[in-house]
Amino acid sequence: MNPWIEKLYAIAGRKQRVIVGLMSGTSLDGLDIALCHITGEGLHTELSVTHFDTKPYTDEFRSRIREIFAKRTVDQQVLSGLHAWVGQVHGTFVNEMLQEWGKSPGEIDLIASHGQTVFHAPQSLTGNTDYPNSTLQIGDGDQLAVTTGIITVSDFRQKHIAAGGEGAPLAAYGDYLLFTAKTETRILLNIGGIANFTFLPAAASRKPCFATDVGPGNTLMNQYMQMRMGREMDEDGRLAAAGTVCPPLLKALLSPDFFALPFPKTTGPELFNLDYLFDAQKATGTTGLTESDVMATLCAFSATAIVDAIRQTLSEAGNLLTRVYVSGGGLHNPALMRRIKTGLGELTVSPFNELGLLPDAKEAALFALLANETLAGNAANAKAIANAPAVCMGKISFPE
Ligand SMILES: Nc1ncnc2c1ncn2[C@@H]1O[C@H](COP(=O)(O)OP(=O)(O)OP(=O)(O)O)[C@@H](O)[C@H]1O
Ligand SMILES: CC(=O)N[C@H]1[C@@H]2OC[C@@H](O2)[C@@H](O)[C@@H]1O[C@H](C)C(=O)O
Repeated sequence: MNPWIEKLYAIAGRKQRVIVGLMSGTSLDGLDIALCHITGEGLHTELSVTHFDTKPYTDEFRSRIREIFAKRTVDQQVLSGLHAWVGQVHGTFVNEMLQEWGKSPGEIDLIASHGQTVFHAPQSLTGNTDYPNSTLQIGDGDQLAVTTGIITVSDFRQKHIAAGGEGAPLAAYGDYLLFTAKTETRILLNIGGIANFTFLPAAASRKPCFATDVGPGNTLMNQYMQMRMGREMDEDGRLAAAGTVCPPLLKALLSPDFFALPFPKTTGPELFNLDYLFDAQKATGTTGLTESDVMATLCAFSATAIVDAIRQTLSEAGNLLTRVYVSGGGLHNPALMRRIKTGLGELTVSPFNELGLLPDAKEAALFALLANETLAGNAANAKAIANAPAVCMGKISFPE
């Protein structure tokens, strides 16, 4: 037998596994690396993140990805090169991080790698039913396995699509297994480039667990800051807080078809980009707004889309007493959080770390958990999640 298959078989048969989860989000700030100790599987999973850090990307890395990111037309030679190169960079980051943490590759059972999303194309975006839903994450798993010497599970979203989903949000799988509570209905809201949430009902709900994207989180604010101010983000929401919301522009931003689609749905910067903003400004005669007024309106746009989606879900579920737990970089933007808290009024809004996991580590840990399910779990562990295929996800790469 191939010794790596023998090794994989042994890892799958153990009660506890050590898995390094990797996530590279749309904000391109860096590679999130979470060293996870996972015991059991399914609803009996226990996950502990013993080490977490983000390896920051260089400006060169960011500009190489932006050459193809969310673009319909790209240079295929660049795309092909980036797929291999990002895998190598991520592998090198893992090696460096393990060394910093005083860990050897031999102590790690698996790497679970999300890769870098460069295009997300559900049919709701393309309007073209000749092709299925599709999504593309680069950073080849074979490169990671060869660079690190560690068995790597990668490219998780493809199985979700093959089984009828849109490839996202995958957070539902981890959220359901780790954070379901019998006595508390929970919304786990993640505000990354795109905002998404998982609805986790307590026993008495009319609506089952599900997860959905809701619209932009930080992506439009970031893109505008990069283009107009030469900055990666609006630090602490200062520019947005200094401006005034423009109601006609806000209304136009909230009007496109995406917001009328039923849950669950997914999206990305392929829709929510600067053209989207400029079209809305032209349509409302608001092209002359100051930068701070545009930022205030974009901030209100993200907050309103989030609040409306949560309120709609809770009204459909019978207005259960619910607590909202927030993760993702948007948590660090006070202007955005103020608007969300005001909009959610009576609901308690708490940082996600109150559930015992570092918010910034949540997504990297999710992929470790998904790899754990692929090796040791059962696809049926996910069957209670609505509109999400009950499948085990990811492709397995050996170092040799
Ligand atoms: N202090 C801060 N002030 C304002 N915004 C902040 C702050 N810290 C983080 N952010 C926002 O959070 C973003 C990073 O969030 P996060 O790392 O969750 O995104 P991501 O994982 O790349 O996105 P996604 O989940 O969509 O893939 C930053 O680009 C910025 O917009
Ligand atoms: C295609 C893709 O990469 N989608 C991401 C993105 O970032 C946030 C939101 O859009 C979410 O749907 C998803 O990531 C998380 C980890 C998910 O699948 O749950």
